[in-house]
Amino acid sequence: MTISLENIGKRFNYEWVFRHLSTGFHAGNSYAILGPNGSGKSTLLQLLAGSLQHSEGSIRYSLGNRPLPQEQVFRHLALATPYLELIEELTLMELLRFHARFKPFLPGVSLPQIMKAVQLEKAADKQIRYFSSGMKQRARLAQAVFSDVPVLFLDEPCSNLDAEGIGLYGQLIREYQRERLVVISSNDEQEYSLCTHRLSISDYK
Ligand SMILES: Nc1ncnc2c1ncn2[C@@H]1O[C@H](COP(=O)(O)OP(=O)(O)OP(=O)(O)O)[C@@H](O)[C@H]1O
Repeated sequence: MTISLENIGKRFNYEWVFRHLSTGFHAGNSYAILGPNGSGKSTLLQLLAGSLQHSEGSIRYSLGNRPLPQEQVFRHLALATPYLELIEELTLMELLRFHARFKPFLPGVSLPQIMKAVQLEKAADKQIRYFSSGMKQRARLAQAVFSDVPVLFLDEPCSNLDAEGIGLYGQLIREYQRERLVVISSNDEQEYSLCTHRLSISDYK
């Protein structure tokens, strides 16, 4: 997947969050979107994901050298953010099964393996409503990283994670980045140190 931004700007009401942003995001690379609180990192990630409309400029997507309509983009990406709601009534096992009906997991990877990768195997039959905030974030990361998609968007991926969780996150990214396009919105070095490219949103004010 390649995402090309040309002179992109986003405003809410009369306030511009960023303007004149032209850049490209290419498969096989990892990009960190950096900036202080409120600078527009999550907003840019949502624009890239096609879940928010830009105010000016153009965004083009292509997959395997073919143009991809914006309304199709969600099929090819997985997103993990601390504000992504999980279905609280489901157990972790049920949640992963439910997710896999819409977005299959990587071939050859079983649900127990996915849970083990984030050390949640003992919580397989626990309802999400009884998960701690760090356990929920581990579940979100596992759900995204193991989805069989070429694009991975992570917004503040280490939110609520303890040191062990941060270590597991690093391992997951190293192991499963592969040929994917990975974009991480963050202001925490631990989250984005693995990224090969950095984009500072403050440069586009
Ligand atoms: N739906 C919205 N309506 C109006 N303003 C919004 C909306 N969403 C975001 N904003 C504003 O856009 C700006 C950028 O917000 P955004 O959440 O993208 O920042 P961020 O860099 O991700 O911040 P943080 O590091 O705190 O997560 C902020 O001023 C915010 O108030």
